[in-house]
Amino acid sequence: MSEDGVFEPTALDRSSKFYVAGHRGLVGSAIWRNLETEGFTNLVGKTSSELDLKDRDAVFAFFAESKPRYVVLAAAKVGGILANNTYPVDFLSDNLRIQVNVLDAAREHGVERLLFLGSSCIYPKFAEQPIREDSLLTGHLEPTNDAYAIAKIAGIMQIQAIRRQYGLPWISAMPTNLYGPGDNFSPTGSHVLPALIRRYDEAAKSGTQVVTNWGTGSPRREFLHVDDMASACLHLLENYDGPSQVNVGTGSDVTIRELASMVASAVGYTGEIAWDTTKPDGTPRKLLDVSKLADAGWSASIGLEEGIRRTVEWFRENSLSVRS
Ligand SMILES: NC(=O)C1=CN([C@@H]2O[C@H](COP(=O)(O)OP(=O)(O)OC[C@H]3O[C@@H](n4cnc5c(N)ncnc54)[C@H](OP(=O)(O)O)[C@@H]3O)[C@@H](O)[C@H]2O)C=CC1
Ligand SMILES: C[C@H]1O[C@H](OP(=O)(O)OP(=O)(O)OC[C@H]2O[C@@H](n3cnc4c(=O)[nH]c(N)nc43)[C@H](O)[C@@H]2O)[C@@H](O)[C@@H](O)C1=O
Repeated sequence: MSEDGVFEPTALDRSSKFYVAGHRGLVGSAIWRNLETEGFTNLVGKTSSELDLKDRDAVFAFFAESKPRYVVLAAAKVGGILANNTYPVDFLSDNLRIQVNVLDAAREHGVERLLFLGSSCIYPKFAEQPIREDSLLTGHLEPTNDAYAIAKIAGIMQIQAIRRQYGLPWISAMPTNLYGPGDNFSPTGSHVLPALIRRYDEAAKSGTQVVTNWGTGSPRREFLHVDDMASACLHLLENYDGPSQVNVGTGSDVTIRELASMVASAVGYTGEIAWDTTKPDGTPRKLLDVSKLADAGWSASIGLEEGIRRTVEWFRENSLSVRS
């Protein structure tokens, strides 16, 4: 374990048991695909109906029986701005319980390497941009997702405390907004990019001439394709060991209006785009400083235009089974 992240790159053993918590989700399924491609042969996943991670006894029983050597915690209660703003208790309580149960049980049962996934919403609403990791806890949070953010900050703190108290080389990553195959496309619970794909696809098919998006369209967001995120997770597990969380992003952002036009052209929607300003904009900008990640030797490779194209294609090929 190191204090400054300088770490002798250490390949993970491809035959050791690797538990991907949340393996069916947007991120977890991408991590699973990537680990399979990278030659991992002993992957373990449990659906939330097989193992509710809010159930502490069930989580400890699972770890006692399964004893994974590696863990990525990609299971969480996740949603877009409206879901977070409407159900703050669920986003706080569910995520605190999932995190505390998994991290406690993993420590108790000797997990060697663990990667915890937080979110870019942990940073202050008006943090200097691009946002460096050391701006954490230097200002007020964005109210639409402050409950979720506090849960994630608690997760970062638990990782840092476990490093200090038990000397375990566990790490945290803070992804920017993610998108791609396996996303949640529900009209109200989803994040913006999948919501626009679904909305425009339905409008293009039905000939609707006006679609309405949320907010003013002026906030800026950074979007990382989830296959890039999965690659970054393995890279960090094999190349980074430090107490600081690591931002994971592309280093560039767009306005929601620009995103709306990119998605409309990828879908082939040519009608009007209106904006419902009764819906929240959220934080004006949250572009991540990704220099720590670059120092660890990784950068994103899937551009937003290409990523949107691939996601529209996936959405159309899987429209009968997508989460919506
Ligand atoms: N999507 C994004 O833009 C971003 C996501 N993140 C983080 O990445 C991680 C994954 O998010 P994402 O993949 O988008 O989320 P999804 O909603 O796509 O997937 C969440 C996963 O968590 C599992 N899960 C939820 N609650 C429980 C529970 N009580 N017990 C067991 N499993 C549970 C679900 O399992 P099942 O399918 O079996 O119900 C699902 O597989 C989260 O930590 C999130 O905070 C961070 C920044 C951005
Ligand atoms: C990853 C991150 O995601 C969440 O933060 P967010 O980035 O604000 O989330 P969002 O993707 O839902 O919105 C981005 C922007 O887009 C606008 N917007 C327009 N039209 C739609 C629309 O139809 N749906 C949604 N969801 N947003 C829309 C919306 O008004 C906002 O200005 C956190 O809660 C938390 O989950 C978190 O950490």
